[in-house]
Amino acid sequence: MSVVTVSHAAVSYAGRAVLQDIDLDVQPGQVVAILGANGSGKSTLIRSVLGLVPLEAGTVTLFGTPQRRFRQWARIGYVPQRMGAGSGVPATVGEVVASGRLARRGIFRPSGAADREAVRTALTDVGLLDRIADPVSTLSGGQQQRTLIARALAGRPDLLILDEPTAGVDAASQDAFAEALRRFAQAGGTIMLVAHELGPIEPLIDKAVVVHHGRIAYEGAVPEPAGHHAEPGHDHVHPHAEAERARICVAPTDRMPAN
Ligand SMILES: Nc1ncnc2c1ncn2[C@@H]1O[C@H](COP(=O)(O)OP(=O)(O)OP(=O)(O)O)[C@@H](O)[C@H]1O
Repeated sequence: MSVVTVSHAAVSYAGRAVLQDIDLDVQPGQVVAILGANGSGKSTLIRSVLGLVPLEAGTVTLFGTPQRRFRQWARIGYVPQRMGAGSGVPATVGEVVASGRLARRGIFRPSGAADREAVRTALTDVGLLDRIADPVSTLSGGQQQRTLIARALAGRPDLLILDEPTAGVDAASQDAFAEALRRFAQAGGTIMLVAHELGPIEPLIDKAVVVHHGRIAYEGAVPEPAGHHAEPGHDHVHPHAEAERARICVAPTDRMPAN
């Protein structure tokens, strides 16, 4: 059974078509990267999967259940784009991560040993256990982003959805993040993530989907950015031939404005 199925989906904002005729299938245990230029519709695609923006046409199915009837939201961990964990919130790292347990335990039940254990495990996974008692505002941007990822992991989701999780994140945080995702995937977790630059997570990606002007322009192995061809181990499989035909930009150093 697919974890996510999107079929002929369309989304418009104020009458302007942003996504058209999107088909996407995510299998259990897959790590799927959604790539594409700024404004191509990547965030809108994952927000529509989560039911955060309404579909104008088509359907989304989650864990075999049509989205409108789906209630098991605790099975999905979501890390939104550029959400400052420390933006005016004087919470500690541990508190922010513990808030990721709410959907699992219900608001009215006090947190127990299992919750504390999940929080500590998630913080260990992202390499921030030593900061558990620190205010989030004292962390770097990359560490704040890792805190949000730990928050999603603490809910022990089956599906993790991340919107540009490493945008503007320092190298150490990118490595810690890649390691956390690797562990999550190894344990059978399914991942959908939007990215401009894959960096250290590239080896984890099972399928890349490139969105171009609101449509899926390419689906397959991660397209090689220009310049990597001469690297040792390069296997000379070049899915970017199709990408180039579609006149899209997939090279991380070559971001292209919308339209
Ligand atoms: N809430 C909204 N209301 C109106 N238009 C929106 C809204 N959100 C996004 N858009 C527009 O929809 C288009 C797709 O946006 P989206 O954020 O999905 O793209 P993206 O590929 O994720 O871009 P980026 O890489 O910059 O995050 C853009 O033209 C954007 O301006």
